[in-house]
Amino acid sequence: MSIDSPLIIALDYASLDAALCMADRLDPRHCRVKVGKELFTRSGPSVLEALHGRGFEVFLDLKFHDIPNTVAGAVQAAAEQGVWMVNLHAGGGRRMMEAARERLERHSLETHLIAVTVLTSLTAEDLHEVGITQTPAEHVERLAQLAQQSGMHGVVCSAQEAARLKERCGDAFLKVTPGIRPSFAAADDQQRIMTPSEAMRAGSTHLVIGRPVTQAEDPMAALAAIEAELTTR
Ligand SMILES: O=c1ccn([C@@H]2O[C@H](COP(=O)(O)O)[C@@H](O)[C@H]2O)c(=O)[nH]1
Repeated sequence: MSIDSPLIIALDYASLDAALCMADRLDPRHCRVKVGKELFTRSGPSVLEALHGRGFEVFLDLKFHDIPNTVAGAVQAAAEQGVWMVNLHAGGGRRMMEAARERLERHSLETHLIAVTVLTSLTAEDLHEVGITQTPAEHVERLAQLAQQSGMHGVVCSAQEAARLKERCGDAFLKVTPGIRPSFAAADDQQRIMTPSEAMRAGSTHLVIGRPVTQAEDPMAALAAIEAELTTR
């Protein structure tokens, strides 16, 4: 199945039942879903089977970061479970990213493999505290270029960096952007944010949206408002 929509709904729930309750209100022809650390740690691979069984393409967002052999094995395990996309931290370095990419190629696995650059919850001050003196935009660009050279299909970045990465890395390089906040939603713990339509104009290829939909009083109305914003942009 090929899906036109850039939307990826983050199923950040504490139980399989809660996640599937939300998934059952979504249409796999109109969005993809993301399984992150909390849900996967609680439910394990059964959540992937359940979502695949409902026809969803799944982004497994476990942000692997370890020695090359360990990450390559984890990426292979994810891909063998049929996920559409999996990720690792670009900060794990070139050899780690290359090992993961080579492992997928060796087993003819076609899962998209992308690298997290700088988390959308981080500011320049946060980076400074961990010894990074570049701005978030500069550090994202550096890590995105390393990710591209290491054979990644794209990166996770904020939409604020998407335009620059489109110039530097091209259109085909995926820019998967969390930190998406429609005008009606609170920022929560996100720092580098953009609205859905601004993000698409800036060059995001995929928009990751969680709480603005999943915690909304009427999740389906929130999703419909986002879809309407995207079709009229
Ligand atoms: O830099 C990153 C990388 C991943 N995420 C994940 O995306 C969603 C965002 O959820 P919201 O509720 O829309 O804030 C969440 O699952 C994060 O783990 C991110 O936000 N930033």
